Amino acid sequence: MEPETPNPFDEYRDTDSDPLVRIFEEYGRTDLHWFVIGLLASIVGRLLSLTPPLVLGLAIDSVFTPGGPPFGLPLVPATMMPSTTAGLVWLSVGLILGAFALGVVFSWVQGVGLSLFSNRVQHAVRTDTYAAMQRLDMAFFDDKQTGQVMSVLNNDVRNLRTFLDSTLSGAIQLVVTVVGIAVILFTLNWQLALVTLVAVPLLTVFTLRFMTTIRPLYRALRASVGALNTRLENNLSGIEVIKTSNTEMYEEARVTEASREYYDRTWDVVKLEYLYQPSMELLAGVAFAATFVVGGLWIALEEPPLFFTGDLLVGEFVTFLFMTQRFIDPLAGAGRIVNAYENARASGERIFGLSTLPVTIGDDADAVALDDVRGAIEYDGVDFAYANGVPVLHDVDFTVDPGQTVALVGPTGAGKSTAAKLLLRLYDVTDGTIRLDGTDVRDVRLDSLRSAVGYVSQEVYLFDGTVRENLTYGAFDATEVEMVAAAEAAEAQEFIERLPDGYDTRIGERGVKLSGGQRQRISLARAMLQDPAVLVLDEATSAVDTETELYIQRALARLTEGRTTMVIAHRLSTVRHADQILVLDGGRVVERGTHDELLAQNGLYATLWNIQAGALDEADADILDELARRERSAVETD
Ligand SMILES: Nc1ncnc2c1ncn2[C@@H]1O[C@H](COP(=O)(O)OP(=O)(O)OP(=O)(O)O)[C@@H](O)[C@H]1O
Repeated sequence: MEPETPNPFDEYRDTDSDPLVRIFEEYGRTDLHWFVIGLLASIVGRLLSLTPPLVLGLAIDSVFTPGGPPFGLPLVPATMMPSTTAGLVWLSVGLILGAFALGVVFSWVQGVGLSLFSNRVQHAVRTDTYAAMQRLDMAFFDDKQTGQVMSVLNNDVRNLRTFLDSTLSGAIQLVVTVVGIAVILFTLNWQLALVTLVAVPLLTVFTLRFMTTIRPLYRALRASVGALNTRLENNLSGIEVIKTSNTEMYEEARVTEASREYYDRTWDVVKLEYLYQPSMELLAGVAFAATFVVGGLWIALEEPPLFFTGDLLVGEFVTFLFMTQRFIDPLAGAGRIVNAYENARASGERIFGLSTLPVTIGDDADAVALDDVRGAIEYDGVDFAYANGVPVLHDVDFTVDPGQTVALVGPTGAGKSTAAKLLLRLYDVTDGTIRLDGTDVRDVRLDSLRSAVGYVSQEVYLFDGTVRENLTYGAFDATEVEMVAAAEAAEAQEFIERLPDGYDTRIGERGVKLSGGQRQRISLARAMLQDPAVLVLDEATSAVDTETELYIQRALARLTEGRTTMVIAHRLSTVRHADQILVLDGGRVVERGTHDELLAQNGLYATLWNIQAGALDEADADILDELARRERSAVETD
């Protein structure tokens, strides 16, 4: 098995502030009224639930015990009380039933209020975090942590919702119940109340200790969810490679390992819970038993036991026992709330960690929008290194006049794609300057730069959707006529019309239902519709048959016509007619000139040309040229 790689998300965690407080500050305000309504309903509901045992105790002492004290309710004048025993019984029953019925209403209000609040916050957090994630630098995505990001946007955001929905109100209910009951118990009999409450400090110490111990375990658990997602996501994306490489068993082992890690981290949490929960329940049981023993003796002996003083009525004792149960149970269950809190906190740290990552490639306040881009490009002493610090480009210098084509060629890994990506500011230069129409690209607004510079990558990415949706992607205002014209110019019209539903054919995730050549032509049509002043073409390495190649070359000729074009060429035959060819080697421009000039220099370019079976290539290229010439004259004579 491969060595465990450090989880990159550890460094993105925001631990400076309590993320759950931030959630309220940043997201809670707009919908706070729903939270308050839900919370108030939950508090009233809790208090109502204390009514039945209280009324029951009163009824036992005043109604069912001959000679007991008069039936009195707080805040209700004695004159308003029924005078007959039957009346009092009905009053008691009515109060108990009324409390239950009202409880149902309040619990409904609580559910609606808190659900609305938590779901709205969840929606806002998810969309904001997604938007923030999208703005992050390419360097972030280079680490390929799709699964981790997905788990932040899905699992972590959902955890947060659960916290806002039930945990938080659960915690407040707990406090209300405990304080409410403590007040009632002290009012009924403060001495017996002390017996019951003796367990509280112990329960509190236990819970605090549990919180600090379980926090790091939850962090590890959340990270392992992300790691498992990453593995699954990677494997689904690479399913074709897995099948064709016969690596199903190997991948099963890797998924098993990631799943095992998740299982182990979950188990760490569960083990601690199983240690804590019974201890709490035991303590609660002891408190209940102590109350029962002391109160029971008090009633049975008809005098206070030990050092206790005063009276205890049977009804009071019944209320006491009911209340003790209701008091102790939630306290013993505080662990569940602590658990959910720590789980949500770990999730919140990840969410804010992701959404507050610094973005280095963005717009300065005084960034300018470019109008009417002519397409003059200038690379001036450009150096570049990726995040790992290894220099990739050294002192790259060149200029391209508007409308001209520059080709970047050179051995694999020479830095061609990197040089091109710098023009789009997918990364920023480490040193030197890149200018578009004389303006440093770092001073141009990103949206304006990227609409001026089109990028056709060698890995054509098509979205799951129809051909139409993919063609008009990024040019959403394009009309039907414009779209069809672009498809025609990209030599795609014919095959699209042969698809079962034409432009409305769904092409599957990443366009898997199309051939490589078809995908390339769709991406060229997309670029035509976007109509950028400057085009960066990362030429496809995968060979297509000669006919398709012809189509693509023809489409390319139309696309690059009148536009400044930077082509990253792998097959030299395709750039023989470029106005300028730059030969990169080890990140430096080692030769420059036209095809003929470079061949005459007899340097690296000439060698590469020969390696690519130049003679044969030349013959192929001549055939292509001839075919293209005939096509053109056919079109002209039409
Ligand atoms: N995201 C990245 N992070 C770190 N290093 C990278 C990254 N992308 C490329 N590199 C490194 O930068 C160097 C130049 O890569 P680049 O893709 O620009 O070469 P290229 O000339 O376009 O190669 P090819 O012809 O194979 O496409 C290589 O050594 C590569 O390993």
